[in-house]
Amino acid sequence: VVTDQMIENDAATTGDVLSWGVGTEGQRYSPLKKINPGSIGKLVPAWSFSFGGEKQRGQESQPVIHNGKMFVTGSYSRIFALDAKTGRKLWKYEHRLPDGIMPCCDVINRGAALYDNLVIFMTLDAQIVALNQDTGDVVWKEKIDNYAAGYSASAAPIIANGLVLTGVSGGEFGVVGRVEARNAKTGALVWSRPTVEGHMGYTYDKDGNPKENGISGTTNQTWPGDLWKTGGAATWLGGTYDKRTGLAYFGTGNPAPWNSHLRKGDNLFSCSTVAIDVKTGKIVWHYQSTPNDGWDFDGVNEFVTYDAGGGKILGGKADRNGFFYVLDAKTGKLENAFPFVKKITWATGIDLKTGRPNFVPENRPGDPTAGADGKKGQTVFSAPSFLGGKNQMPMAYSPDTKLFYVPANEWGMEIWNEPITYKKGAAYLGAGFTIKTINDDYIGAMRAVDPKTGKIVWEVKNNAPLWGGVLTTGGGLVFWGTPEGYLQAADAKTGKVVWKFQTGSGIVAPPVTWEEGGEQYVAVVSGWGGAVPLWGGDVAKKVNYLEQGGSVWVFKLMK
Ligand SMILES: O=C(O)c1cc(C(=O)O)c2c(n1)C(=O)C(=O)c1cc(C(=O)O)[nH]c1-2
Ligand SMILES: [Ca+2]
Repeated sequence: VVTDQMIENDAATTGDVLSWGVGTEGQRYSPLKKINPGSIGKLVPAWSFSFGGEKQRGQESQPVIHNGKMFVTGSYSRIFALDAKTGRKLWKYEHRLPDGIMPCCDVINRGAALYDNLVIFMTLDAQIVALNQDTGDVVWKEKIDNYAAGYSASAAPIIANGLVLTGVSGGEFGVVGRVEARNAKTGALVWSRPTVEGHMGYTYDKDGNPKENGISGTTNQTWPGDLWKTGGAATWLGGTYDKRTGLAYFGTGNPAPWNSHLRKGDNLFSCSTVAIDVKTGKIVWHYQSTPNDGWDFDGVNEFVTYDAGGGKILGGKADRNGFFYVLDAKTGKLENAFPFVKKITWATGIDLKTGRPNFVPENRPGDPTAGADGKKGQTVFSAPSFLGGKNQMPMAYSPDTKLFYVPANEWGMEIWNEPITYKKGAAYLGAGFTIKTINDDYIGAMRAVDPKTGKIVWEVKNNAPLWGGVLTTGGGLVFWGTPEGYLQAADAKTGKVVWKFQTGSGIVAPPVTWEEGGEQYVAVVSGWGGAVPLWGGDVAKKVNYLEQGGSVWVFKLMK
């Protein structure tokens, strides 16, 4: 069985991968070194498993591995248990999704959490299901929220202190973002913490009776009128947890609607990192990267904590808005901020004293009520595009090189605002957009970023936008997948690509590594999809030769 202690040591133990993030801190670093720049020429497929059926949509799942079994989710809220050595299927569970679910950005799932003898994952109709690891039988199942009101769930849960922590999706439908903690063994709700200022948090007694647990923020001062009631700030990517601070870190998405002129003010806690004490369910600190977001710079990106020496624990976040932030993980104090993409139009930089961006007011999309016909505000060109300098694909941090490996994208958009009113279960944007390329030869760039200096130490350009996560190892390698279908590896110090393998469909998922029987394995899920083919417009056409798929590939060194 998987214990809290095992989860807390996940990053250091090499025989298993228990959490999304390869350790709840989210570093995606494994100390394993058998596979390294010298040996990687012998890295070959060990097995591959097809998810089958017609349900081949975006495959963003990070596998988890325990006790010789791999648990991997597929699109359409499916999960498979496989023999980690041979790929033999042990069981599968297909959640029955109702008609009328409203995921904004493809029929995806990012993975499962392990606890006790359970494997726990969320479904697109906003439910959470815990299955017996050996049999696939449902042990508990809970409804998170109402899919007909626009709630969904795409993230992998994480475990902290016996609690399973989850977020919600639905920022494009005016849901209210929140983080919830449940007893991981029973599914019973323990606390719920909304991420829109003005909403009450709750703790629950063992009979499930709610008790008020303080309002999020003081009042709803940073929202005009009633807009906070449908304010978005969805916690859709999931979180990280650092046992040394006792805090769970969740990024929050865009405020709703996108049209920022309707909600003058900072709109807390949208586009922020919130640090929540897992014992009390209270927000201990927050840092907002894009106050009064007007571009869908949904600041949901993962906050990855690391040891900075001298007892200091810092966290890094590559925000969708194009800036990389370094914060004190205990206090939220801003230590550094710098761009990790080359073109940023909406701000000239981040003021390290106030923590606020220096906005370029003329590059905010215009107010429709000020437009000639009162229907369409002034269109502006903006970089990054709303798909972000980085999106759902998690980065990695190496304690060896002390570098972050960030899957970045260089692109822009034309964006304009339109009038909109909230209607339950309907898209709530009040904006239109057209994605634009900036460079002829690339959109994606894997970048090694020094959090101290803000320097990009190396980069590997990629024609299509990068949409897959990253893994780095003690063997001095960085692994990532490309939409063109390659799983590839570069030397962590130099960025020299030393290996690649064509998986047969685009990769939009993060790789993992573990060892069993003295051999090191690497796995990645392949299957093109996610937001780019849906929302990328002409950019998506540029990569429309990519085929959909759904399989997991596992590699090891040839003997
Ligand atoms: O605000 C939200 O609730 C929300 C949810 C999700 C999601 O759950 O996948 C995405 C987004 N926003 C989003 O803005 C976005 O660009 C996006 C890309 C993807 C993806 O998996 O490719 N999901 C989402
Ligand atoms: Ca969003």
